[in-house]
Formats: sequence, structure tokens, C-alpha cells
Amino acid sequence: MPDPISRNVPDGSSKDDEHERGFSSFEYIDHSKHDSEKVVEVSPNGRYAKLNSVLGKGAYKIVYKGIDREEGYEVAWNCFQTTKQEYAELSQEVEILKRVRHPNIINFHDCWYSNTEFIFITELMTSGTLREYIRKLQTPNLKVIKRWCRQILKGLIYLHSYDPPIIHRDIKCDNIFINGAHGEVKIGDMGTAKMKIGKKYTVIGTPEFMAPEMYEEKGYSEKVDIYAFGMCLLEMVTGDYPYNECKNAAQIYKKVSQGLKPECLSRIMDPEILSLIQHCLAPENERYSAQEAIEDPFLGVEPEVVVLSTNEAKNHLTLQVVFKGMDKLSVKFEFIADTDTAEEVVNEMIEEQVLPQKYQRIITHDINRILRELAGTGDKKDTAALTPSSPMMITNGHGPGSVSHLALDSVTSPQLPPLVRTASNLNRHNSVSEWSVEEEIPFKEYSRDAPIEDLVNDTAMAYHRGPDKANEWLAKLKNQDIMTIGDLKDLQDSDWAGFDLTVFASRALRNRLFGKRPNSLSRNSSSGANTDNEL
Ligand SMILES: Nc1ncnc2c1ncn2[C@@H]1O[C@H](COP(=O)(O)OP(=O)(O)OP(=O)(O)O)[C@@H](O)[C@H]1O
Repeated sequence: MPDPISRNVPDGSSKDDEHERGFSSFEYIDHSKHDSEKVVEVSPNGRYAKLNSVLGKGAYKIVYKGIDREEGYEVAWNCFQTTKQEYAELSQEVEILKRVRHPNIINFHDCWYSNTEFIFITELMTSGTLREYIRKLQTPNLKVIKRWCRQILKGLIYLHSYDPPIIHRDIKCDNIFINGAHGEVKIGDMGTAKMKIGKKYTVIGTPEFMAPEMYEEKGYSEKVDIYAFGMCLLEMVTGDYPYNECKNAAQIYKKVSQGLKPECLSRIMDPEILSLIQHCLAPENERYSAQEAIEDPFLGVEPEVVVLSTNEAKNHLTLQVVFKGMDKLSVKFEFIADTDTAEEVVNEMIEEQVLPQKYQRIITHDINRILRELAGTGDKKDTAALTPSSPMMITNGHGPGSVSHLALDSVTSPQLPPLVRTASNLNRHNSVSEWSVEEEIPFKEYSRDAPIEDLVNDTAMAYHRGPDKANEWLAKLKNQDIMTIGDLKDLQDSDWAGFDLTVFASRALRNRLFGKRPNSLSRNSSSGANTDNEL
């Protein structure tokens, strides 16, 4: 792809041009003109057709609307003036770009050279760039910003996971595109991305978003994208272009090389946002990776409790704690309103490390709110949506834009296994129980004289419990003089209740002891004592 070498070198050229270009270059499609749209060119292989509609113009390229005649959908037809020689030099990179496929990266479909132009076909984005959106929304709320950030970072995690990593090198809000209908965000303008083969010395990018090491001829890594992402976040939350106070690229270069951050950074009062930006703008060796950035507390996912179903009497609920935006973690559990309490259920899930402690308050609060609503004492507008036995969603009540200090850092919390779990609790009256873990666990036969350590450690490991948890279970069993597998096998069901183990631990151990797989052994009874040995 074209390599805009020196287009933004800190040579003292006016920065205003850059800004103006960003604001004025976008030309919205006038939909009243759709009838007059017509094909003006066809790709050499006949698959793509260029229409006479301009989607936008940048300093380097003109982007037209196009049509993929094979699939029948619209595409972006990008025209870039360059020499055939330059085009030939890009062939390797183009092959890589064709293989890049990620929901948060604009798809690159095809390219060819024609009449002094490098033409490439990409996915079409319908709602312009993030920068235009920021101006339109006049500082978007934090919920929206978090969603955008997570998507950008997911794209960067993907690019940086290549070996060698793909470095975008020109991440900025102008190069991040939006599909308004679904709030989808995708990284575009991959034209400057290159594989990091050895060290790179080319000065490319946009001065305001360029990490200090990009100005130095010492080579740089994929971390430059994180620096640029930090600047994007700064722009999202302040609405200001970073280093707005500078008149030209040379001034920016001077500030960056002196380690001076953009003035607008001082306007950020929220310590979480500030901390994330600072981790992104830190010197290269201390700077976050894309993965670390997405795990930052500011981007943590807010939990929601969802009612999956209720019985007619609305006293037997199937609830699920979902971590919105994160596919990896969700906790499903049964709740018997007559006997369970939100506090006990949540406490047990925390004790069993199914949920981290820090969500105790928010999830307890959510369950209680659902119970109130079902009992008809809650907020009317939410209760109206409740219909027995049908899936329904009750949100956590943090309105749009609210800054939640209870935000999750979810899947990567060391407390949490990276699994989808389903679980339910047993209240203190043992009226309902059903824990299950969706996982294949290798079973083995334990001899009667084997020490209980074998079983306990295996069980803890199978359920992703740490050694602390295993030791806790061991201590409780040994307190009752249970030393061998034989001792355990001789126990009556009622004996297990005296061990002070949680229902989860008790069931997990017994399932393993008797070689039963949790998936095939869920107990759905909503009443009766805890007399079986299933999980
Ligand atoms: N995939 C796309 N879908 C819809 N519109 C697009 C797409 N790609 C580019 N555009 C429009 O075309 C304009 C010009 O594209 P772009 O900014 O990438 O050009 P450029 O010359 O590479 O500029 P720069 O490198 O400074 O970002 C964009 O501002 C946007 O409005």
C-alpha cells in the first residue's frame, strides 16, 4: 500500500491543513442522488463496479462507492495516485492485507493497478469516521467511548498478534470508521500498515498521534499503535485534537521529544481515564500492550443480571449475570424467591470464585431489584416487560453515560477461569441446588486407600480453583478425620452436610469421587434436601 513517507515529518509545515482536511474532506452521500448513480468503471476481473458517487476525499486518495457484483453488496472503491514501481513494491504487503480478517478491521478485498492509480476495494462503512462522530455527539458519553475503545483494541490485539506483528502506524480518529446502525467500529486506512520485519525507520503517521520513538531513527514496535490509541482516547473524552495548542508539526515534535503531553490531558479529572491514557502514552518499555489496555479497569465490562425465565408464580427464576461485550464469561443460576436471598446466592458465587468479590454489591443489588419488580413493587416500566417463562433482560440500572465505578475487568481477572460457567446456588435451607460447569473433565478411579489430597487437588484443578481453595476443602474434611478415599466413600449423604463445605465443593468432590460428569448430572428439582451426589 502507498507509503506516505515524509508526508507528516516534523518539518514545520502547517498543521492546519491536516485539521482542515480532517473536517472538510468527508463528503456525505446525498441519498436523493441514488437514482442517478451509475457504473462508471469495472474492475479487470469484472467483479467490482465503481459508481459515480464519491464517499470521501483525503489528502492521498479519493474513495468512491462501488458494488461487488458477485455478492451484491456495496463496497468502497479507493483510488490512490502512485507509480507502477511503488505498487509492485507493495505486493507482499497487499497479500498480507488480503488475509487480515477481523470484525474490527475494515476488510480489504482486492486491488490492482490502472492508469497511474493503485485501486483497492475495501468494506464500505456507512457512518463516517470516529472524528466526525465525536464532533457530532459533542463529547460522547463514557459508555459509548468504552464500547469504541474495546472494539479498537480488539482490532489492534488481532493485528499485533501476527508474527511478526502488523503495525498500523496511523491510528487516529480519522482512520477509525463507524457503522452507525450497530455502533460497530472498525480500523481503516490500513495503507500505512506494514509488517514489522526487523526495525523500521520510516517516519510516517500523523504528528499528533506519533509516539516519540517514531520520530527517532531507532526503530519502533507495535506499541506505537497503543500510543496513538491513547491520543484517540484523549480526543474522545475531551473533544479536542491533541496538541491543538501547537501551530505546526515542528512544535508538536518539540513537545513530544521533550516528553510534554498535550494540554488537554490536564482537563481529565476522572482518575481511571487518566490512568489508562497515561499507560498508553508512557515510554515504549512501560507502555501497555493492546491486551493490557483492554484489561484496564476503565474498560471493564459492566455486569447485567438477565432474567432468562420464570415459572408462572414468578418465584422460581433462572437468572444470568452477563458481562456485556465479553463473550467469555457468564454465570447462570436458579433462584427460588421463597427461600433464596440475593445476598446468600451472590456470596456463595463469590466464595466459589465464580464471581469476583468486587461485583458483590452491584449483582446483589440487581437481583434484589429484579425481585422487587417481579413482586410488583419495583419500577413499573421494567416490570411491564416481564412475562413468565420468556427470556427477558433487566439492565443494571446504570443509565447511559453514567460512570460506573463498579465496572468489571472481567475475563482476565485472575480469580476467574476463562470459561463460560453455569451455576446455581443452594441456600442455607438446602432448598435448591444446581451448579454445573460446562467443561470436559478427565475422570479417574481412586483406590480406597489413596489420600484425599489426590481427589481434592484434582477436583480443584478441574474446576479452576486454586491451591488455596483445595487446601480449604482439605482442612474441612480433615477436621472430620477424613483422610482416605475409602473414608469418603463410606460417608452417607447426610454426613456431607456436616463438613461446612459449600454446595459447590460438596457436589464437585462427590461427582468426582463417584465418576459422574457434571454436564450430564444437573439436578433441576427446586425443593428437597441436598441428597443426591450430582453437580
Ligand atoms: N471504507 C470506507 N467507507 C466509507 N467511506 C470511506 C471509506 N474509506 C474512506 N472513506 C471516506 O473517504 C475519506 C478519505 O479517506 P481517507 O481519509 O482514508 O483518505 P487518505 O487520503 O488516506 O487520508 P489520510 O491518510 O490522511 O487518513 C474519508 O474521510 C471517508 O470519508
